[in-house]
Amino acid sequence: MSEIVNSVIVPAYHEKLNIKPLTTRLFAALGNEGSNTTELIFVDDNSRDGSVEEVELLQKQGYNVRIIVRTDERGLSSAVMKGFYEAKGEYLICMDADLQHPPESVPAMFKSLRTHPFALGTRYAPGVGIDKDWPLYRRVISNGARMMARPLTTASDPMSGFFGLQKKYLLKAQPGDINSAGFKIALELLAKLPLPKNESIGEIPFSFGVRTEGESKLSGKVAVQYLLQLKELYVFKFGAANIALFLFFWAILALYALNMLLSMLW
Ligand SMILES: Nc1nc2c(ncn2[C@@H]2O[C@H](COP(=O)(O)OP(=O)(O)O[C@H]3O[C@H](CO)[C@@H](O)[C@H](O)[C@@H]3O)[C@@H](O)[C@H]2O)c(=O)[nH]1
Repeated sequence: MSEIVNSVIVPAYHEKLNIKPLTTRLFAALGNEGSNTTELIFVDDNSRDGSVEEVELLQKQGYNVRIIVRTDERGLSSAVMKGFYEAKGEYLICMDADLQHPPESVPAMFKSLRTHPFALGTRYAPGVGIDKDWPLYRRVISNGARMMARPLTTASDPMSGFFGLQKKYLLKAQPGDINSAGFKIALELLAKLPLPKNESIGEIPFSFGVRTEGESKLSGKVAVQYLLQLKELYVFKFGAANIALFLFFWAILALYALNMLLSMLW
C-alpha cells in the first residue's frame, strides 16, 4: 500500500445522506494515483443517524475513509482540529460534507499545497461565486463578516470553510493557541499561524453550491462566537492597548449594521 500524504477532513453532523456522494465524487476526482495516497476522515459528533454504518459500507467497497465519533465535544472548528491532528497526511484539506464545496476542486487544492503553506478555496474571484439562490440576508452577513476580517489577513475569502494547509505549519502552534469555538477556523489559522510572509496563500476559485440534503447548522450563536473570535484576533494581532484599532472595529461594526439596515429597507 502507498504512503498516505494527503488527508481530507470533513466535519459532519447529521450528514448521512451526503457521505456517500461526497466520498465517491472525491475519490473519482482524485483518480487512481491520488486515491492511493489520500485518506478521507469524517469527524462526527455522535449524530446517530447511521453515518457510522454508511462509512463502514464505503470501507467495504475499498474506499480509504474513516469516521471519528466524538461523544464529549461539539462544534465545527474543534471537529476540524481533531481531524487535522489525527490525520496521517502532510497535506491537509478541510471541506464541508454538504457538497457546497465541490470535491472536484480538491486535486487543485492539494496541488497548490505543494508550493504554498496554505490553500484557500475562494468564492470571491472572477467567474465564480455564491449560488444565485443564496438569500440576500446571507450575502449581506457573509460580506459584512468578510469586511470585518480584512485587517487580519490578505486572503480574499477568510470565511471559507474550504481550505488546506501543510501540517508542519499547524504543528508550529500549540493546540491551546488556537481558539476552536464557532465556524471560522480558516480565519483563526490564517491570523495565528506563523506562515511565511510572501506567497503563503494559494487561492483556488470555486463556486459555492446549494445544499440539497440535510440542514445548515449556522445559527445566531455562531454569529456571536464570530464576533468574540474577531475581538480576540484583533487583540492577538494588534495588542490590547491599541485604542485606535478598538474604535476602528466598532466603526466597522456600525457600518455593517447600517449596511444591513439599508439592505432591509430596499
Ligand atoms: N462534527 C461537527 N460538524 C459540524 C458541526 N456543525 C456543523 N458541522 C459540519 O460542518 C459543515 C458546515 O456546516 P453547515 O451547517 O453546513 O455550514 P454552512 O451554513 O453551510 O456554512 C458553511 O459555509 C460558510 C460560508 O458561507 C462557512 O463560513 C462555514 O464555515 C461553513 O463552511 C457541515 O459538514 C456540517 O455537518 C458540529 O457541531 N460538529
